Amino acid sequence: MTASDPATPASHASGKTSPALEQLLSRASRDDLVAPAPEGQTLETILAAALRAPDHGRLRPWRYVAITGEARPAFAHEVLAAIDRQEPELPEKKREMRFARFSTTPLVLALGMHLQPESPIPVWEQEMAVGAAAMNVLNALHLAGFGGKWISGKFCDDPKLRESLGLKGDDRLAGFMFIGTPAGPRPVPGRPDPKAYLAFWKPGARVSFPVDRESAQPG
Ligand SMILES: Cc1cc2nc3c(=O)[nH]c(=O)nc-3n(C[C@H](O)[C@H](O)[C@H](O)COP(=O)(O)O)c2cc1C
Repeated sequence: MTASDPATPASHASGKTSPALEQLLSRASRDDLVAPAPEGQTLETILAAALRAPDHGRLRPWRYVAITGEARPAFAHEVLAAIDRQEPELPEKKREMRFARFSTTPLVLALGMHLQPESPIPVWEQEMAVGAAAMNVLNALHLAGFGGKWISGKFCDDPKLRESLGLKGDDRLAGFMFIGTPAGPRPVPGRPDPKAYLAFWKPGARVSFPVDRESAQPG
């Protein structure tokens, strides 16, 4: 089986997964990012994966803005100005860290949301479509050997920052994706047991989740 072959129902039944699914299971956010970042056709392919996201009403709410190369320090200054307007209480260390990340990360991708409140599709569904697409970006980066981390903050609500990213009216900013190549190997972090978050509905029975049963125990 190649990475492009989907698993078949028969292989699901045997508990086997596809190589692509195995690779997805090792995804983790990375912010130790160095060059290269995806560009050109590679970046377009990653965004093509993003646009595979479910999108109720085909509203296509995603708007991506790439900040690369020499544009980064200038944009990092715009981020600092937005932070100063929206979260003046932010500790200086965090402020400096934001500036460093925005000015040096190989590729910063703004996750714009072109929202249509007048549409019969609820705004939350439009936002979910952008979120689903962002997850596809993270997965596609990982499958292509890159790394990424999705960040946000109160500064993302800053109207001037939004405007500088071409977002207007009801458009919002879902944050930024820091993108590049992981600086080196890292152990894959553990994840919760999926069974803890899964319940099976049965008629007349109260639905409860293993994770909540555990956390409800005293002590
Ligand atoms: C919408 C959104 C915004 C986030 N904003 C931040 C952020 O500002 N800073 C941060 O450290 N992590 C943020 N995170 C979490 C990281 O993207 C990441 O999920 C976290 O570091 C855990 O890594 P993992 O994806 O490997 O579980 C955000 C996640 C989401 C979905």
